[in-house]
Amino acid sequence: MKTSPIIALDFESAEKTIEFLRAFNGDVNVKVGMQLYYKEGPAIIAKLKELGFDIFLDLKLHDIPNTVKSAMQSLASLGVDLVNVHAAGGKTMMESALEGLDKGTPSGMKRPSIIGVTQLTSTDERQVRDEQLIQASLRDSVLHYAKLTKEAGLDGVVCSVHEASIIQEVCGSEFLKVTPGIRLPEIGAHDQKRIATPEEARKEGSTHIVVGRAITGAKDPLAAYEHINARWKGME
Ligand SMILES: O=c1ccn([C@@H]2O[C@H](COP(=O)(O)O)[C@@H](O)[C@H]2O)c(=O)[nH]1
Repeated sequence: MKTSPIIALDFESAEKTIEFLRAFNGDVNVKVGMQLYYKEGPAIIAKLKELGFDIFLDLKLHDIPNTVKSAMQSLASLGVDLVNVHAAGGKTMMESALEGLDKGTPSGMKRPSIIGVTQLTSTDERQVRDEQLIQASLRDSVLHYAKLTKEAGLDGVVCSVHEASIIQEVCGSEFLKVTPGIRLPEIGAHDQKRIATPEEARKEGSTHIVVGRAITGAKDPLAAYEHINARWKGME
């Protein structure tokens, strides 16, 4: 997947999505999440591929190993570039996910990269302690999940910008650090807790940033994308 920002296409329909993308060319990366995929299914992936976009299919699988393996085998045939699972599903589940992807990738096609979600960027220290009953700090929990994800053979993690540099130190610079929760000071945090700017993401070692509402909610989404891309690439 290219290093340009990944636009989260959190739209209610294929029509709205395609209309939104009219201003963009295939050079941008896009992310299809649950809202759009559950409504439109594989057809939206086929359409986005036809338009030339690199695609992160963000379904965050989390189930027993056998189910995740079979689901990944199905997803592998879609031809997306990146998929994910919840690292909390465990090492065996993640290994099974990888097996399913390998098995389902048609010959001659590249296997999609696969990453593990550590702690959602909408999660804060209190939730880790009081709701998940994890004794470690949020940062240590994220790092633990990152190490587990690497041990399972996955290609990287979803984490916040705040944990990217320690994960780079421990898991290496090749290990993907895909970071949502990107915000500009003038835009509110919404439901996100661990937020950061595009510049912070670059400095902390994110390999990719995921940006949704800062672009999709802008008056001029293309201008917002270009502004964020320039800040991410250090050109502004
Ligand atoms: O930890 C995570 C994992 C995934 N996401 C997804 O990224 C986008 C972020 O959208 P914004 O509008 O920029 O907040 C969204 O699709 C989430 O499902 C995440 O935010 N955090």
